[in-house]
Amino acid sequence: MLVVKDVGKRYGDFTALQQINLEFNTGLYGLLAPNGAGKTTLIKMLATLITPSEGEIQFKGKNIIDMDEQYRELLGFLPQQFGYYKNYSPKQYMLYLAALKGIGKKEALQKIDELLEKVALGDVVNKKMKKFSGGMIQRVGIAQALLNDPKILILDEPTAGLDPKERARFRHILTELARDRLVIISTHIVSDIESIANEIIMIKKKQLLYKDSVEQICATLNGNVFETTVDFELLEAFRKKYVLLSEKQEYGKMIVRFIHKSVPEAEWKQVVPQLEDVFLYEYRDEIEGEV
Ligand SMILES: Nc1ncnc2c1ncn2[C@@H]1O[C@H](COP(=O)(O)OP(=O)(O)OP(=O)(O)O)[C@@H](O)[C@H]1O
Repeated sequence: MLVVKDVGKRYGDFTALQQINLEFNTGLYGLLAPNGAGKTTLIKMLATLITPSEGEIQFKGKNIIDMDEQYRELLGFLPQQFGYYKNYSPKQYMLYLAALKGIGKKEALQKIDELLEKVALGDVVNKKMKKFSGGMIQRVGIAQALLNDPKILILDEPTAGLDPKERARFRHILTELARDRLVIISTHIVSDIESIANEIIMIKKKQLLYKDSVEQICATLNGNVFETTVDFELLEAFRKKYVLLSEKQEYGKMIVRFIHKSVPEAEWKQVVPQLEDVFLYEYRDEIEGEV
């Protein structure tokens, strides 16, 4: 449906992305990378907010830039920060946006009720948004992106700042939405997409690292992820020797999870790799200090 062909993006002398090739169909795609990797750049190109410096993006064989309005009619977009009016209720705000999009009032009212219900805001349609939590605002953001019943829905870091309960609600809404459309969501939080994405896209060093199912991506570390117990005194040395994925304290000892790519020690326990392991391993240089 949507194809990214040899796409690169430069800002002046700085190359943000290069040689990106992707193909999207109906379903949910998670764009996963640490901050600064180029997720927003790719998302903005998919939303035609910026143009590729090289290559092109096609929808059913046509360049989306040339399709112009025709493409935007297919597109719903939630930017990283979206502007809304605090003193408006979601209904007032959506009516305003619907008018901008040229949707008639009668049709808009019906659509707005339906969409706000869909994102579980049916009880607060007439309440001012200044009282809303971050999660509620983001759900208004999704509802506004759905006003034109888009075939392609793109969400840039929609879960930033949300609590775990809101994240779970978000996952549920996205799964529903991806049943009959293409949904692309960018995030640097593995758990946002691990259980719901049909495919995960990872970008590293400005290029595509993986575009595959969670299972296939995890399989890249099969046989290389271990857990063992380490004495506190030996922990620093262990950290230097291996790529540590996590550390947790239990009964006065440290249980460490780490990567090792040759013959393991007998006492180590081999574990099944998770997407978080791949993320921490692949981006170990980028996210050092953040983990
Ligand atoms: N308009 C711009 N001019 C110059 N450099 C830019 C511009 N926009 C982005 N960049 C640079 O391009 C790189 C990728 O940025 P981008 O915003 O796409 O990353 P990201 O993965 O979305 O991160 P974040 O989640 O922080 O937005 C960064 O190094 C950024 O500084």
